Amino acid sequence: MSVTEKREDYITWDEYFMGVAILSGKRSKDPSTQVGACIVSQDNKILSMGYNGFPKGCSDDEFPWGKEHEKDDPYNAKYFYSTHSELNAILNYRGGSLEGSKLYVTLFPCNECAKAIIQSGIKTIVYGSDKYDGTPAVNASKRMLNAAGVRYYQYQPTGRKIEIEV
Ligand SMILES: Nc1nc(=O)n([C@H]2C[C@H](O)[C@@H](COP(=O)(O)O)O2)cc1CO
Ligand SMILES: [Zn+2]
Repeated sequence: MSVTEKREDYITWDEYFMGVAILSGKRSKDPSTQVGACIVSQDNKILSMGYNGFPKGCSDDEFPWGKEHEKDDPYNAKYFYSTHSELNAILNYRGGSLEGSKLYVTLFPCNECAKAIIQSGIKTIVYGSDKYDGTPAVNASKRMLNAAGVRYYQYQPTGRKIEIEV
């Protein structure tokens, strides 16, 4: 029997792009928080992706993955060294302008990433978790994003399970 009707259970744009962000985060070596990001053009083309990790040349095996407060030694914690997924996605883009684009990210952007998001011309953020809501970094981030007119809203999970065998 030939099938002539269009498939109806295809994934939505939001599921697709948030799914790509989640998949990208799976490359992260961070033992506690893995974050992924995907930047999309106004006509739904993926422009860039990123996840949190150390910059090129800074070995994942030599630089520390711990948290500052565990050792009370900031040089031996990840925070000075890890590049956030959103910044990596912005920096990974070599194609020109990100003006008017949309960012899908699994965790709400911090104040430092908010600056890069605003300056690169990203106009919309779709985020997953907001687990650091209320912290100074997120408060400052929201203040800047609001002032700059960057729209943000939380992704609403659909509950669809997507299994991929690799
Ligand atoms: N929006 C974000 N994007 C990110 O890529 N990160 C990264 C930086 C660290 O590698 C990790 C946070 O570590 P932790 O404090 O939850 O153990 O996630 C963190 C945030 C939060 O602002
Ligand atoms: Zn950040």
